[in-house]
Amino acid sequence: MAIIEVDGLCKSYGGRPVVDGVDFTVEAGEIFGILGPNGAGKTTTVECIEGLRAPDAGAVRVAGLDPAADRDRLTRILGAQLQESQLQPKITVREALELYAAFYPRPADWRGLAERLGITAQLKTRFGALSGGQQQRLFIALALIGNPEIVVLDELTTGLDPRARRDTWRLIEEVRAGGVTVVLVTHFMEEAQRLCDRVAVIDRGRVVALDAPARLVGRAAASTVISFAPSGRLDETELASLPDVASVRREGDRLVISGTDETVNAVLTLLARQGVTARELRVTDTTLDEAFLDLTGKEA
Ligand SMILES: Nc1ncnc2c1ncn2[C@@H]1O[C@H](COP(=O)(O)OP(=O)(O)OP(=O)(O)O)[C@@H](O)[C@H]1O
Repeated sequence: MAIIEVDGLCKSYGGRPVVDGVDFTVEAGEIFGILGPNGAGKTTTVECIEGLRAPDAGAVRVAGLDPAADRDRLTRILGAQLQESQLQPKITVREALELYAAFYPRPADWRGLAERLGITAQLKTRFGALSGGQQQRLFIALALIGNPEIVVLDELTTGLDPRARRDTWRLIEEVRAGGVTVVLVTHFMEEAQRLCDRVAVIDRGRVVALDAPARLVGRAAASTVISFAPSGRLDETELASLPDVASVRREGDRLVISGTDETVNAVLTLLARQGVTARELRVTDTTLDEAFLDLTGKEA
Protein backbone atom coordinates (compact mmCIF):
# COMPACT_ATOMS: atom_id res chain seq x y z
CA MET A 1 0.00 0.00 0.00
CA ALA A 2 1.39 3.41 -0.96
CA ILE A 3 1.72 5.71 2.05
CA ILE A 4 3.32 8.60 0.12
CA GLU A 5 2.29 9.58 -3.41
CA VAL A 6 4.14 12.27 -5.32
CA ASP A 7 2.55 13.03 -8.64
CA GLY A 8 3.91 15.50 -11.20
CA LEU A 9 5.50 17.65 -8.47
CA CYS A 10 6.90 20.98 -9.70
CA LYS A 11 8.56 23.77 -7.73
CA SER A 12 10.42 26.83 -9.02
CA TYR A 13 12.42 29.46 -7.18
CA GLY A 14 12.48 32.88 -8.86
CA GLY A 15 11.18 31.35 -12.09
CA ARG A 16 13.88 28.62 -12.11
CA PRO A 17 12.40 25.11 -11.94
CA VAL A 18 14.25 23.04 -9.32
CA VAL A 19 11.70 20.22 -9.14
CA ASP A 20 10.34 19.50 -12.57
CA GLY A 21 7.66 16.81 -12.68
CA VAL A 22 8.74 14.37 -9.97
CA ASP A 23 6.64 11.19 -9.61
CA PHE A 24 7.10 8.35 -7.14
CA THR A 25 5.26 6.41 -4.50
CA VAL A 26 6.60 5.10 -1.20
CA GLU A 27 5.15 1.85 0.12
CA ALA A 28 4.22 1.56 3.80
CA GLY A 29 7.06 -0.05 5.76
CA GLU A 30 9.84 0.46 3.23
CA ILE A 31 13.06 2.42 3.47
CA PHE A 32 12.94 4.67 0.43
CA GLY A 33 16.10 6.51 -0.60
CA ILE A 34 16.40 9.75 -2.52
CA LEU A 35 19.81 10.18 -4.13
CA GLY A 36 21.09 12.95 -6.35
CA PRO A 37 23.90 15.42 -6.93
CA ASN A 38 24.00 18.75 -5.06
CA GLY A 39 21.16 21.05 -6.02
CA ALA A 40 19.16 18.26 -7.74
CA GLY A 41 15.97 19.16 -5.85
CA LYS A 42 15.97 16.42 -3.18
CA THR A 43 15.42 18.66 -0.15
CA THR A 44 12.75 20.68 -1.97
CA THR A 45 10.94 17.42 -2.79
CA VAL A 46 10.99 16.19 0.81
CA GLU A 47 9.99 19.62 2.10
CA CYS A 48 6.83 19.32 -0.03
CA ILE A 49 6.22 15.89 1.60
CA GLU A 50 6.71 17.47 5.04
CA GLY A 51 4.28 20.29 4.23
CA LEU A 52 7.02 22.91 4.61
CA ARG A 53 6.64 24.03 0.99
CA ALA A 54 3.57 24.12 -1.22
CA PRO A 55 4.03 22.67 -4.73
CA ASP A 56 3.57 25.01 -7.73
CA ALA A 57 1.99 22.12 -9.63
CA GLY A 58 1.31 18.44 -9.10
CA ALA A 59 0.08 16.70 -5.97
CA VAL A 60 1.53 15.14 -2.84
CA ARG A 61 -0.43 12.82 -0.55
CA VAL A 62 0.88 11.45 2.72
CA ALA A 63 -1.39 8.81 4.29
CA GLY A 64 -4.21 10.45 2.35
CA LEU A 65 -3.42 13.96 3.66
CA ASP A 66 -2.43 17.02 1.65
CA PRO A 67 0.75 18.00 3.57
CA ALA A 68 0.57 21.73 2.85
CA ALA A 69 -3.09 21.98 3.89
CA ASP A 70 -3.13 19.44 6.77
CA ARG A 71 0.11 20.19 8.60
CA ASP A 72 -1.38 19.68 12.06
CA ARG A 73 -2.60 16.19 11.29
CA LEU A 74 0.53 15.45 9.30
CA THR A 75 2.90 16.24 12.18
CA ARG A 76 1.16 13.58 14.28
CA ILE A 77 2.15 10.84 11.82
CA LEU A 78 5.31 12.20 10.19
CA GLY A 79 8.57 12.90 12.02
CA ALA A 80 11.15 15.04 10.26
CA GLN A 81 14.77 15.74 11.02
CA LEU A 82 15.15 19.34 12.23
CA GLN A 83 17.62 21.78 10.76
CA GLU A 84 20.30 23.20 13.05
CA SER A 85 18.67 26.64 13.19
CA GLN A 86 15.50 25.17 14.70
CA LEU A 87 16.99 24.59 18.19
CA GLN A 88 18.13 27.32 20.61
CA PRO A 89 21.85 26.95 21.41
CA LYS A 90 21.13 27.20 25.17
CA ILE A 91 18.58 24.38 25.40
CA THR A 92 19.99 21.21 26.98
CA VAL A 93 19.59 17.79 25.36
CA ARG A 94 17.21 16.72 28.12
CA GLU A 95 15.10 19.87 27.82
CA ALA A 96 14.85 19.44 24.02
CA LEU A 97 13.78 15.80 24.38
CA GLU A 98 11.19 16.65 27.07
CA LEU A 99 9.89 19.65 25.14
CA TYR A 100 9.42 17.75 21.88
CA ALA A 101 7.92 14.73 23.68
CA ALA A 102 5.29 17.08 25.14
CA PHE A 103 4.09 18.00 21.60
CA TYR A 104 2.80 14.49 20.92
CA PRO A 105 -0.12 12.46 22.28
CA ARG A 106 1.84 9.15 22.34
CA PRO A 107 5.51 10.07 22.58
CA ALA A 108 8.31 7.51 22.65
CA ASP A 109 10.29 7.09 25.87
CA TRP A 110 12.93 9.80 25.43
CA ARG A 111 15.36 8.14 27.85
CA GLY A 112 15.32 4.97 25.74
CA LEU A 113 15.86 6.96 22.56
CA ALA A 114 18.75 8.90 24.10
CA GLU A 115 20.27 5.59 25.18
CA ARG A 116 19.94 4.01 21.73
CA LEU A 117 21.45 7.08 20.12
CA GLY A 118 24.33 7.28 22.59
CA ILE A 119 23.58 10.77 23.94
CA THR A 120 22.72 9.87 27.55
CA ALA A 121 26.02 11.33 28.78
CA GLN A 122 25.10 14.63 27.12
CA LEU A 123 21.63 15.08 28.69
CA LYS A 124 22.79 18.16 30.65
CA THR A 125 24.85 19.57 27.78
CA ARG A 126 23.55 22.62 25.93
CA PHE A 127 22.76 22.12 22.24
CA GLY A 128 25.33 24.76 21.24
CA ALA A 129 28.10 22.84 23.05
CA LEU A 130 27.43 19.48 21.34
CA SER A 131 29.75 18.16 18.63
CA GLY A 132 28.33 17.95 15.08
CA GLY A 133 27.79 14.20 15.47
CA GLN A 134 26.01 14.61 18.82
CA GLN A 135 23.74 17.30 17.36
CA GLN A 136 22.92 14.96 14.49
CA ARG A 137 21.99 12.14 16.90
CA LEU A 138 19.78 14.51 18.88
CA PHE A 139 17.98 15.48 15.64
CA ILE A 140 17.36 11.82 14.88
CA ALA A 141 15.98 11.28 18.40
CA LEU A 142 13.66 14.29 17.97
CA ALA A 143 12.45 12.98 14.59
CA LEU A 144 11.45 9.72 16.30
CA ILE A 145 10.08 11.12 19.54
CA GLY A 146 6.46 11.36 18.40
CA ASN A 147 6.35 7.65 17.51
CA PRO A 148 5.73 8.57 13.86
CA GLU A 149 4.39 6.25 11.14
CA ILE A 150 6.74 7.91 8.66
CA VAL A 151 10.11 9.48 9.30
CA VAL A 152 11.93 11.73 6.84
CA LEU A 153 15.67 11.96 7.35
CA ASP A 154 17.65 14.39 5.21
CA GLU A 155 21.41 13.80 5.23
CA LEU A 156 21.01 11.47 8.18
CA THR A 157 24.63 10.59 8.84
CA THR A 158 26.47 13.64 7.48
CA GLY A 159 29.02 14.66 10.13
CA LEU A 160 29.03 11.28 11.88
CA ASP A 161 32.18 9.21 12.18
CA PRO A 162 32.09 5.74 10.56
CA ARG A 163 31.25 3.98 13.84
CA ALA A 164 28.39 6.35 14.69
CA ARG A 165 27.19 6.02 11.09
CA ARG A 166 26.96 2.25 11.40
CA ASP A 167 25.19 2.55 14.79
CA THR A 168 22.69 4.92 13.15
CA TRP A 169 22.07 2.47 10.30
CA ARG A 170 21.28 -0.24 12.85
CA LEU A 171 18.88 2.13 14.56
CA ILE A 172 17.13 2.89 11.27
CA GLU A 173 16.77 -0.84 10.61
CA GLU A 174 15.21 -1.25 14.06
CA VAL A 175 12.87 1.67 13.41
CA ARG A 176 11.71 0.06 10.18
CA ALA A 177 11.36 -3.32 11.89
CA GLY A 178 8.90 -1.53 14.18
CA GLY A 179 6.72 -0.78 11.11
CA VAL A 180 7.83 2.81 10.43
CA THR A 181 8.23 3.97 6.82
CA VAL A 182 11.55 5.74 6.30
CA VAL A 183 12.37 8.31 3.61
CA LEU A 184 16.10 8.89 3.47
CA VAL A 185 17.85 11.64 1.52
CA THR A 186 21.49 10.72 1.25
CA HIS A 187 24.79 11.37 -0.48
CA PHE A 188 26.27 8.11 0.75
CA MET A 189 25.97 5.30 -1.75
CA GLU A 190 26.98 2.73 0.85
CA GLU A 191 24.16 3.96 3.08
CA ALA A 192 21.63 3.70 0.25
CA GLN A 193 22.88 0.27 -0.78
CA ARG A 194 22.84 -1.05 2.79
CA LEU A 195 19.54 0.43 3.97
CA CYS A 196 17.16 1.21 1.14
CA ASP A 197 14.61 -1.13 -0.40
CA ARG A 198 14.24 1.25 -3.34
CA VAL A 199 16.01 4.39 -4.42
CA ALA A 200 14.89 7.30 -6.59
CA VAL A 201 17.79 9.02 -8.32
CA ILE A 202 16.93 12.67 -8.90
CA ASP A 203 18.92 14.83 -11.30
CA ARG A 204 18.06 18.39 -12.30
CA GLY A 205 14.61 18.16 -10.75
CA ARG A 206 13.61 14.88 -12.40
CA VAL A 207 13.59 11.23 -11.38
CA VAL A 208 16.12 9.58 -13.71
CA ALA A 209 15.89 6.10 -12.17
CA LEU A 210 13.85 4.34 -9.52
CA ASP A 211 14.59 0.78 -8.44
CA ALA A 212 16.14 -1.46 -5.81
CA PRO A 213 19.83 -0.56 -5.36
CA ALA A 214 20.97 -3.98 -6.62
CA ARG A 215 18.87 -3.59 -9.76
CA LEU A 216 20.25 -0.10 -10.41
CA VAL A 217 23.74 -1.57 -10.15
CA GLY A 218 22.71 -4.42 -12.49
CA ARG A 219 21.49 -1.93 -15.08
CA ALA A 220 24.72 0.07 -15.10
CA ALA A 221 26.68 -0.01 -18.34
CA ALA A 222 29.72 -1.37 -16.51
CA SER A 223 30.02 -4.54 -14.47
CA THR A 224 33.62 -4.20 -13.29
CA VAL A 225 35.75 -1.38 -11.95
CA ILE A 226 39.54 -1.35 -12.18
CA SER A 227 41.52 1.22 -10.26
CA PHE A 228 45.23 1.82 -9.71
CA ALA A 229 47.92 4.45 -9.26
CA PRO A 230 49.93 4.49 -12.52
CA SER A 231 53.71 4.65 -12.14
CA GLY A 232 53.94 6.99 -15.14
CA ARG A 233 51.88 9.09 -17.53
CA LEU A 234 48.95 7.41 -19.24
CA ASP A 235 46.80 8.84 -21.99
CA GLU A 236 43.20 8.97 -20.69
CA THR A 237 41.76 9.23 -24.21
CA GLU A 238 43.51 6.04 -25.15
CA LEU A 239 42.12 4.35 -22.02
CA ALA A 240 38.62 5.59 -22.85
CA SER A 241 38.81 3.99 -26.30
CA LEU A 242 39.55 0.49 -24.93
CA PRO A 243 36.80 -2.18 -25.29
CA ASP A 244 33.64 -1.76 -23.15
CA VAL A 245 34.95 1.27 -21.18
CA ALA A 246 32.00 3.12 -19.62
CA SER A 247 34.02 5.83 -17.87
CA VAL A 248 37.53 6.91 -16.89
CA ARG A 249 38.08 9.27 -14.01
CA ARG A 250 40.82 10.42 -11.64
CA GLU A 251 40.54 10.13 -7.87
CA GLY A 252 43.64 11.81 -6.46
CA ASP A 253 46.61 9.95 -7.92
CA ARG A 254 44.45 6.96 -8.93
CA LEU A 255 42.73 6.20 -12.19
CA VAL A 256 39.30 4.57 -11.94
CA ILE A 257 38.03 2.84 -15.07
CA SER A 258 34.65 1.14 -15.24
CA GLY A 259 33.91 -1.46 -17.87
CA THR A 260 33.84 -5.24 -18.08
CA ASP A 261 36.30 -8.11 -17.60
CA GLU A 262 37.45 -7.50 -21.15
CA THR A 263 38.32 -3.89 -20.20
CA VAL A 264 40.52 -5.16 -17.36
CA ASN A 265 42.55 -7.31 -19.76
CA ALA A 266 42.82 -4.48 -22.28
CA VAL A 267 43.96 -1.99 -19.60
CA LEU A 268 46.65 -4.38 -18.36
CA THR A 269 47.87 -5.01 -21.92
CA LEU A 270 48.04 -1.25 -22.59
CA LEU A 271 49.98 -0.69 -19.36
CA ALA A 272 52.46 -3.45 -20.24
CA ARG A 273 52.94 -1.99 -23.74
CA GLN A 274 53.67 1.45 -22.32
CA GLY A 275 55.94 0.16 -19.55
CA VAL A 276 53.70 1.63 -16.83
CA THR A 277 53.10 -0.30 -13.60
CA ALA A 278 49.70 -0.36 -11.90
CA ARG A 279 50.36 0.30 -8.21
CA GLU A 280 47.74 -0.76 -5.63
CA LEU A 281 45.68 -2.39 -8.34
CA ARG A 282 42.06 -3.17 -7.41
CA VAL A 283 39.43 -4.89 -9.50
CA THR A 284 35.92 -4.82 -8.01
CA ASP A 285 32.32 -5.33 -9.04
CA THR A 286 30.38 -2.20 -9.98
CA THR A 287 28.79 -0.46 -7.01
CA LEU A 288 25.96 2.02 -6.70
CA ASP A 289 28.63 4.75 -7.02
CA GLU A 290 29.30 3.78 -10.63
CA ALA A 291 25.61 3.27 -11.39
CA PHE A 292 24.96 6.77 -10.04
CA LEU A 293 27.75 8.27 -12.16
CA ASP A 294 26.32 6.49 -15.19
CA LEU A 295 22.89 7.95 -14.53
CA THR A 296 23.83 11.52 -13.63
CA GLY A 297 27.38 12.01 -14.91
CA LYS A 298 28.26 13.43 -11.46
CA GLU A 299 29.53 12.36 -8.06
CA ALA A 300 26.83 12.33 -5.34
N1 LIG B 1 14.32 29.08 -0.78
C1 LIG B 1 15.02 29.01 -1.91
N2 LIG B 1 15.11 30.08 -2.72
C2 LIG B 1 15.80 30.03 -3.88
N3 LIG B 1 16.48 28.93 -4.31
C3 LIG B 1 16.44 27.84 -3.54
C4 LIG B 1 15.71 27.81 -2.30
N4 LIG B 1 15.86 26.58 -1.75
C5 LIG B 1 16.63 25.87 -2.61
N5 LIG B 1 16.98 26.62 -3.68
C6 LIG B 1 17.78 26.18 -4.84
O1 LIG B 1 17.08 25.12 -5.46
C7 LIG B 1 17.98 24.11 -5.95
C8 LIG B 1 17.58 22.77 -5.37
O2 LIG B 1 17.81 22.80 -3.98
P1 LIG B 1 17.58 21.55 -3.04
O3 LIG B 1 18.04 21.96 -1.66
O4 LIG B 1 16.21 21.04 -3.19
O5 LIG B 1 18.59 20.50 -3.67
P2 LIG B 1 19.26 19.22 -3.04
O6 LIG B 1 19.17 18.17 -4.10
O7 LIG B 1 18.67 18.90 -1.72
O8 LIG B 1 20.76 19.68 -2.87
P3 LIG B 1 21.86 19.33 -1.76
O9 LIG B 1 22.26 17.91 -2.00
O10 LIG B 1 22.96 20.28 -2.13
O11 LIG B 1 21.28 19.57 -0.42
C9 LIG B 1 19.36 24.56 -5.54
O12 LIG B 1 19.97 25.16 -6.65
C10 LIG B 1 19.12 25.58 -4.44
O13 LIG B 1 20.12 26.56 -4.43
